[in-house]
Amino acid sequence: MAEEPASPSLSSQPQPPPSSAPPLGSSVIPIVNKLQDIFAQLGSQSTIELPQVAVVGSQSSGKSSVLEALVGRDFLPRGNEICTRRPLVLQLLQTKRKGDGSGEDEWGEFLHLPGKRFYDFSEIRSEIQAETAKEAGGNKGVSDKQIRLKIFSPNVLDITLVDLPGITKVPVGDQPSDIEARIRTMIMSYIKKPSCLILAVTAANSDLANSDALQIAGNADPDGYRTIGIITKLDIMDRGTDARNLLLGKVIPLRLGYVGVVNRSQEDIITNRSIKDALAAEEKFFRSRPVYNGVADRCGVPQLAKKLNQILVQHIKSILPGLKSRISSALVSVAKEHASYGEITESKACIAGQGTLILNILSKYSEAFSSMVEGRNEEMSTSELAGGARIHYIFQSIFVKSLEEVDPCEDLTDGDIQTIIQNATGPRTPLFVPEVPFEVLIRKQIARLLDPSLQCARFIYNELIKISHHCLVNELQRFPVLRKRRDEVIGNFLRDGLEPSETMIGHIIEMEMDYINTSHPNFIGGSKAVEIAQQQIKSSKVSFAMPRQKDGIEPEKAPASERSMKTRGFLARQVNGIVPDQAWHFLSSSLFLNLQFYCSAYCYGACLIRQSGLCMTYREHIRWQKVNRSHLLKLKTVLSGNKNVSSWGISSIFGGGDHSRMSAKENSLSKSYNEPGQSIEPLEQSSSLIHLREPPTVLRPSEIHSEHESIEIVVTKLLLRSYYDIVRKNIEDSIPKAIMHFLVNHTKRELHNVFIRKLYRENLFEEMLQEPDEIAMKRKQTREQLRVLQQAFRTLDELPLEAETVERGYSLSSDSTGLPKIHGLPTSTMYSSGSSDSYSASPKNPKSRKSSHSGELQPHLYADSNGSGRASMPGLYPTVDF
Ligand SMILES: Nc1nc2c(ncn2[C@@H]2O[C@H](COP(=O)(O)OP(=O)(O)OP(=O)(O)O)[C@@H](O)[C@H]2O)c(=O)[nH]1
Repeated sequence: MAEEPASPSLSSQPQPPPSSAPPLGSSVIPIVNKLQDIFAQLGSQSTIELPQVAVVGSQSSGKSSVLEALVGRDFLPRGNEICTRRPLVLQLLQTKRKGDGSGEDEWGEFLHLPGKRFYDFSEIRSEIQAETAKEAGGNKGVSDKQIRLKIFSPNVLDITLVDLPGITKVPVGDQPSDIEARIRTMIMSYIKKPSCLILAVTAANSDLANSDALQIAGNADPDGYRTIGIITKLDIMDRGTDARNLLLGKVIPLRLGYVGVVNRSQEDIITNRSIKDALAAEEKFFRSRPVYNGVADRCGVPQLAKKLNQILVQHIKSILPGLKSRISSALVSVAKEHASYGEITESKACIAGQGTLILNILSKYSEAFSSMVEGRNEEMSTSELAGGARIHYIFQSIFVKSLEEVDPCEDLTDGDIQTIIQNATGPRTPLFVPEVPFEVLIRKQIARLLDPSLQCARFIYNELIKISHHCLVNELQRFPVLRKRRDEVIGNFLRDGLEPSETMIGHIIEMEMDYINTSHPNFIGGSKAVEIAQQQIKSSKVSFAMPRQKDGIEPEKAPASERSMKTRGFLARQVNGIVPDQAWHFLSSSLFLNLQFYCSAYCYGACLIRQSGLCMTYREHIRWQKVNRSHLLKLKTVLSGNKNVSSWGISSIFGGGDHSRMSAKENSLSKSYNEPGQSIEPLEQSSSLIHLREPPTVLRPSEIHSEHESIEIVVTKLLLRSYYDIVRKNIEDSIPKAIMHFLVNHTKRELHNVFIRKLYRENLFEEMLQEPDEIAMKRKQTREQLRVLQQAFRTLDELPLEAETVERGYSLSSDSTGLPKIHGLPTSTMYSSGSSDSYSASPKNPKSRKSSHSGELQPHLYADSNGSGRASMPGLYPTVDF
């Protein structure tokens, strides 16, 4: 890196006229103004927050004098006794320049005197004194109650300065005995804030090693990133002494270094010496003292202002990236909005142009619709599922999951099952596990699947409607009529698509109900079900019987009913194929015909059961028995001749090989058909002496189930669950397929054609392309916003360069000790322990160099101590020309 030019020294370089000393932050005012403009353009309320500056130090060290010199106006009480007795929070607020030369665009306002404007700054001083006395008394008392003063001016930065009471050791006047502690606490409350820049003021004629200012600043800012040391009263040091070593940091090193200043003396105050004259005198002082030649960059109020400016520039730089990204994101969204309003369609004039435009929009829309369904849309959300992903969710996480959760037996009590079994068996005692109840119940369960399936189709329909509204939103918002027409067309089209999918769903469910495929490989089958049921009942019975055995009751002594149950259990085992069964060999072809007839009669009965809500009326039952009696008698003759043949064989659930023998009880039942009158119209013969009790209107089977009944119930449940599982899987698979085919994909395939058919009509073009006035207005507004944002972006792009230009004059180069050059504050470090270091021009880029020298000359604000006006004076301080 090229060596930077030597710093301007008081002896070797022409110095700015004293009056050109920049007030605090003057160099960054243009940048800040520009940034505030950008904030305003962004429509944001936020502004640039600059760090607060507080002066601390011992009493009468010259704090108020330093602050005044920085602001460039006389308005603070100063004196060789305690002056600042209450914290003064001074807010500088930038106002718009009036430009009428009235001089009334700068004024002060106190918080305690709202609405009262002080155009005369000496009155401000009087008011501060009066207000101090009001709160802290007239006898050197101190109060921590703030005085808040606002200075409005077009020439200031929006920055806050705080003048704090000086640290005092010995209480005087009305001061309490712990005055020092109180003042220290008060000071700390301000300077401990990380956003507070500390000006630690020490008089050169006091011992720096005992500096209260450095001590308290060190407490608040131990790393020294925000403390600048200020040495005042260089002019009244003992003859033969100087502050050179202090300024170089050789006595107490300070990261940000020191600046020596010469303020107005008490005499100057008395004689009303202006700031302008005081600055000239200060400059003359340093010029006449060769000892300060090498440390010119650390001498004088202008150098202090530069240092502060440098810090402010760094602060601004630190906020630029955030501001830039805000602008660029605003640019993107405004550009998008602007694009959505489209260009003013020249093609609107001719029909062909209109047609092309509409065709384009419709094609784009159809494409966008398909993309959304297929998950190819460009704007993928990271926060929620959208488009096709929602359809998938509905299928898998809502539809399938809901079906999985259904238990086909949940609404069926054992009593219900028993009732249906008995209803299906009619007047006989049930002999076997009949398939009719199973079929009736499974059909009922399959029918339950229709509603969720239709609901699923509805959900998908709603999703498609939603998708249709989310496609090409921006592009279509300028054509509300076209949008409305589009909604109508796609709405009707989707409704049309819903119908066939609902019909298909109905068919699928009906298909499942129409054929109960008990041969399905995944179906449990009767034998297995009975086996499992027996095991279940057995194990529950064993656990139930255990205590009884303990009681000494022999199983043989169990009641007859239980024994008969065991017999039935044995039957069931036979059914399971444990006993070899040749029953079917005994069936001759004529018997088979009889059986067929029996089966059809049985089915007829089952049909009646189904139609009558699972319960045959008494008369129907009798009629059914009569019809079948003769056939059953024939059957019985055959069966009684061979007791190995069982009526279980008719059940398809149990398969062709599962037959069992007829029990004695069944024989007796069959026998009863030979005894006419016993079961036919029994009520007509009840006029004997024995009176039967009237049967209740509603009859339910006994709640206590025999073992056989229990097995029947368990078997029925097992069959139900097994078959339901098969159907559920089919439905879970086929319903989404039907919906996708008839509704979703059909829409995707046909949408464009439908649009063309319905909307591509010459007579509709004009109407559909009507643009509301507000769209034209919005297009204009967004175009303007876009222009402003682009401008702001360009300005920001240029700002760092310009900020550097501003900073350049103040950038710290490496000193002769080889310590690092400091470019940034507060993150950079300044070691003041080296020998002479100096401010120098940065060679970073030619542009900044050029602007530094040829830049517009900085007008000196508050150039006149009586505030009569501003002078635009030539100086070395560069400014930024926007
Ligand atoms: N000769 C000379 N006198 C100075 C200098 N700075 C301040 N004074 C005088 O020192 C006295 C105190 O100055 P102030 O600015 O009031 O000091 P302060 O620290 O604000 O005082 P308090 O607020 O009362 O603690 C005044 O009479 C000033 O004129 C200086 O650099 N040289």
